[in-house]
Amino acid sequence: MTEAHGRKAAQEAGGDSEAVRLHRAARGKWGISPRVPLRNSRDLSLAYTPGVAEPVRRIAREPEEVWELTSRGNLVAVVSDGTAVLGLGDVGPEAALPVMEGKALLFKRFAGIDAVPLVVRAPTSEALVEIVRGLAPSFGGINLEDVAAPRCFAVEEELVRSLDIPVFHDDQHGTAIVVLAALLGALEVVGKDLSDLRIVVAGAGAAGTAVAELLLAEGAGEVRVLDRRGILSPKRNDLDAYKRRLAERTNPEGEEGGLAEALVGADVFVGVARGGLLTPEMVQAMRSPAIVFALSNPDPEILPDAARAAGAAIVATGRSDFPNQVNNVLAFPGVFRGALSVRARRITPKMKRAAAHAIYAVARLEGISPETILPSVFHPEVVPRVAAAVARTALEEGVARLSRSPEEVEAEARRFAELGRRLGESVGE
Ligand SMILES: NC(=O)C1=CN([C@@H]2O[C@H](COP(=O)(O)OP(=O)(O)OC[C@H]3O[C@@H](n4cnc5c(N)ncnc54)[C@H](OP(=O)(O)O)[C@@H]3O)[C@@H](O)[C@H]2O)C=CC1
Ligand SMILES: CC(=O)C(=O)O
Ligand SMILES: [Mg+2]
Repeated sequence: MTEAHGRKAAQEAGGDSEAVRLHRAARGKWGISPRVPLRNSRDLSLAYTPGVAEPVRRIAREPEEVWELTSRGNLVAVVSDGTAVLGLGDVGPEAALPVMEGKALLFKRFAGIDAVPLVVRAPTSEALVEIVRGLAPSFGGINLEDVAAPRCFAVEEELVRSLDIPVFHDDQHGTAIVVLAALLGALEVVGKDLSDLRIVVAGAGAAGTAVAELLLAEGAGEVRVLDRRGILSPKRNDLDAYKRRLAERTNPEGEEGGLAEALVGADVFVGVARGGLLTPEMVQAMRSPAIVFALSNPDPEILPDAARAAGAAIVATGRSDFPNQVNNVLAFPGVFRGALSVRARRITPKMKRAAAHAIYAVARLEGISPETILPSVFHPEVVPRVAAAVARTALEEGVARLSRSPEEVEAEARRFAELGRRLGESVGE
């Protein structure tokens, strides 16, 4: 039987899951729609030649006009090399495409941002940087997605240095923003203080590194980070430069051990490593009331029922089908909405912290409880409030090209979010 015949037979035998059927029926989740009419040759002469020559000349003379005369100001590239796709590993660019189309869908649905999924074959960090740098003139921002550590750090650093539009590695910063927001909510429930906590982060890759850095910047007491060989420590001689820097920041005394040792007496577990890593015994060894964020996708480090049965007071996952979804989708639409609205040149650490506090503030509107430490991603206040907080901070930090009031940005974000909601809900009608 040929491969194509085998696939068809599997489909006919009902071998496709509901999710695969959705993707197959729609042939992907993303598309392009025009914004000006094209009914006749007059329309064509304005939108295309000869009319288009005038905006071309205008932009050549005054480069800033590109933001007014093209789609660039509301357009984000979602770029992946497919090297760390969810928790599925290095599956390659083609297999990464459903996730990138998904991110593009989320940008549009939640923030009215047009996003283009771009999966690229980039054998080296330098190649990835060159590709993105070459594409940048088309876009108002670059969302890097599912690029593995340590490559992601060098790539992001170089792109931030050389481009004057926001470059944001979602798995690092989007995740860190939402973890901080969720932790603020969880601490309100358990009555602990961030500065008193012992936090264990499993995973020293993109997500784990940024989570640890943002929690430390916010004033977290003690943070330990682990990779597959155990706790990052300056005494280890197998660390790359990024892990070494993190080891020196988090564990200067050189504590050693594996996950079981690290978790004894810990207040918080953040899993951004691999599904199934956390055992009930490890949860039992934590200090009560324990907070467990098992965030790997699609399979969390521990399932919520098992974590609760082992005594965890607050449990969160990255998934949409359990309560307390700690997922970067709560951050990146609003972060980019705010950044694009003031044409920010970059996204600073303060802008990230402001985004986290805005998400936490929305959770408080509804009342925080053990199962609602975060707002739902469908909460209509999330994107406008995050956008306003990001824009306000961009203005304060001097990285905004446009001077607009946070109220104006918030009102605009509300309009964009409503547009996205109507589009998202009317598809297929
Ligand atoms: N909920 C959310 O919003 C998000 C969740 N994630 C999830 O986090 C996970 C990691 O993603 P990302 O950081 O992008 O990936 P990376 O590939 O950049 O990093 C993965 C890290 O996990 C570590 N790791 C793997 N297996 C183990 C293990 N058995 N014990 C301890 N550490 C281990 C790796 O260790 P080593 O360095 O030794 O190889 C590495 O440091 C994925 O499952 C992803 O789905 C990511 C982003 C957002
Ligand atoms: C949510 C996400 O970005 C991830 O799991 O990689
Ligand atoms: Mg990701």
